[in-house]
Amino acid sequence: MTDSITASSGPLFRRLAIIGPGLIGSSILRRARQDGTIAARLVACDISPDVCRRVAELGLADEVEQDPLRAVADADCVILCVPVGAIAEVGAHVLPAMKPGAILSEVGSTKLSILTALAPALRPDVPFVPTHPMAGTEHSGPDAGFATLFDDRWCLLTPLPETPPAATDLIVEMWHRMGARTRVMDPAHHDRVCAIVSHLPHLLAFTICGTADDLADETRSEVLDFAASGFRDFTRIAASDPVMWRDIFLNNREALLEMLARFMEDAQAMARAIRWGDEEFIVDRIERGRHIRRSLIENRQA
Ligand SMILES: NC(=O)C1=CN([C@@H]2O[C@H](COP(=O)(O)OP(=O)(O)OC[C@H]3O[C@@H](n4cnc5c(N)ncnc54)[C@H](O)[C@@H]3O)[C@@H](O)[C@H]2O)C=CC1
Ligand SMILES: O=C(O)C(=O)Cc1ccc(O)cc1
Repeated sequence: MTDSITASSGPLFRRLAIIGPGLIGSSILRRARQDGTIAARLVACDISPDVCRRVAELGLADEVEQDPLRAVADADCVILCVPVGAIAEVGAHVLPAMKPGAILSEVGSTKLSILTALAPALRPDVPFVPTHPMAGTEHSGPDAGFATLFDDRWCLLTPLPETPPAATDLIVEMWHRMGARTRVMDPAHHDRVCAIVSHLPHLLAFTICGTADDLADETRSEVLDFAASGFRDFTRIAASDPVMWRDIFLNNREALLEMLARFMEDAQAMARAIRWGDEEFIVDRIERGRHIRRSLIENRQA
């Protein structure tokens, strides 16, 4: 943390603008509203008039703006909370309207492709601090957010080599005040980590639900009848937003395909062990799963 950031020095930002106040953006707004030390004034902006209307009805921001250029004009921090496929475009659109010294941030689930697409529009006088809160649900939109979403969750930050450390420190402090723990990492590493812990599990959930859906009608009704088993946990994840996950898969193509290839090799090894009755192999794999679950519980991430 920089010397200038202290708990007693008042709100971190005078004016914080959230572009895309859906699940993540509205959770930031709710927490900032409740906390009071994050921003003195909250501005929300969304491409959807329905979302703008709802954010106003819920009283989540001091100002609700349809025009992104007006929303960012006087902000000292702008956080893009739109789907991954729209982040670079929205960022390039608002950057020229931001005031010098203001911080641009975003919360996308992938990092490398956003950075590549946004790089030509970045300004030396507007520090860019990409972030990724590892917290969420299968729900979307401003009604789905809640103030405690980030409590005890990790928020990963991938600042550029040229990002001033003071700007990264401010965003780190903001996430701490949101209740999160933070870790700074390289964007390529981020994309590989998220491919295995988040993107591949979603791919598997969408696929297994599709496979069940392809079965005969009779079996499908039994799937629904007897879903109080492992299948039910997959269906929660599979209920996630299609646009969001399309964008994540297409923007983390290489890392995701590599993790999928590894997974398929490991699944083949399990199939072989089952075919040949290799009890030791099967038990060892299950033990590893149980160990990972225990570690998550100990780390309060389950
Ligand atoms: N849902 C989750 O669990 C998590 C999502 N993320 C990332 O956060 C971002 C937002 O995700 P959610 O909040 O779940 O999505 P959401 O669908 O709930 O909200 C996105 C909002 O962005 C708005 N939007 C779309 N295009 C826009 C544009 N061009 N200009 C202005 N507004 C626009 C939509 O109207 C919507 O209100 C995504 O990049 C996602 O990858 C990160 C961590 C967790
Ligand atoms: O609902 C779940 O299980 C999630 O995994 C939420 C989630 C979705 C996308 C992210 O980038 C991070 C977290």
